[in-house]
Amino acid sequence: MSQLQINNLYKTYDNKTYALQDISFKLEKSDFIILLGLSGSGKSTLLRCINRLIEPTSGDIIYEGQSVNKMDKTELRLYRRHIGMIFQQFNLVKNLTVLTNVLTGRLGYHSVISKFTPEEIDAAYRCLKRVGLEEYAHKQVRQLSGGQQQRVAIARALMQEPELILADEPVASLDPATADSIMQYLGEINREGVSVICSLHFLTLARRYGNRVVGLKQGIKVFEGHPEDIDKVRFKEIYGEEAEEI
Ligand SMILES: Nc1ncnc2c1ncn2[C@@H]1O[C@H](COP(=O)(O)OP(=O)(O)OP(=O)(O)O)[C@@H](O)[C@H]1O
Repeated sequence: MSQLQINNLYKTYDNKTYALQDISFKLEKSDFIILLGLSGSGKSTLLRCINRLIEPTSGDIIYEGQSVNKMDKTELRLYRRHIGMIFQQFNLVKNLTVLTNVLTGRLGYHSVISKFTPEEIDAAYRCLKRVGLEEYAHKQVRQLSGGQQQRVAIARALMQEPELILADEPVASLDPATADSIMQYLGEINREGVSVICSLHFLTLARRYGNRVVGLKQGIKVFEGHPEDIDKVRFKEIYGEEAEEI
């Protein structure tokens, strides 16, 4: 059984924007799938449908054999516990400390608002250590650089003990060297057994980190395969005739 199966997924906004059209693919455990495509091709919509931040118009999302579309509130909460989300703009609470932000990754495990346990606080320090930020635990997030903030977001996702990380353009706001270091952290986490689906604009990073690529163009899947199979022709199918690889 695949970890995740997307079957004939459609998302139409306002009855007129066909953001996703008949998208199907499978994610096996420990896959690192890169979603590639131009701005507006549907990458964010697809990632958000997977954890139902956006309701798909039709189609099925099957996680470990269970239909995500049919989950009730409680089932959805349990499912989302194991799905870490990383965003382009980091989505941290900037006037709270790094440690508090990391601990919020644990909220899905609290049935009522209760204090974090000493074990959870220890775990948060360990997650920060993983991304080299343990010394920043008591700083406010706003004092950190973009790359450091994205590392906090990764630590927060790790706090969930995720089985799958959905990363939506995690490096789009970062310089190339910082972008590469963020992708290295995701690569390490993936090698430890966490599956990743990550949207990117650039093929270079897709080639370096992905084991599979799903290419989207105007909401349609135009490529699925190994990164090394993206030749000049395939590249133009994803990015358009005028595009050149940089
Ligand atoms: N809430 C919304 N309401 C209406 N249309 C939307 C909404 N969100 C996205 N769209 C449209 O759906 C299409 C796909 O957008 P989406 O954000 O999924 O693409 P993307 O590949 O993630 O782009 P980017 O790289 O710029 O984030 C676009 O045409 C976009 O304008």
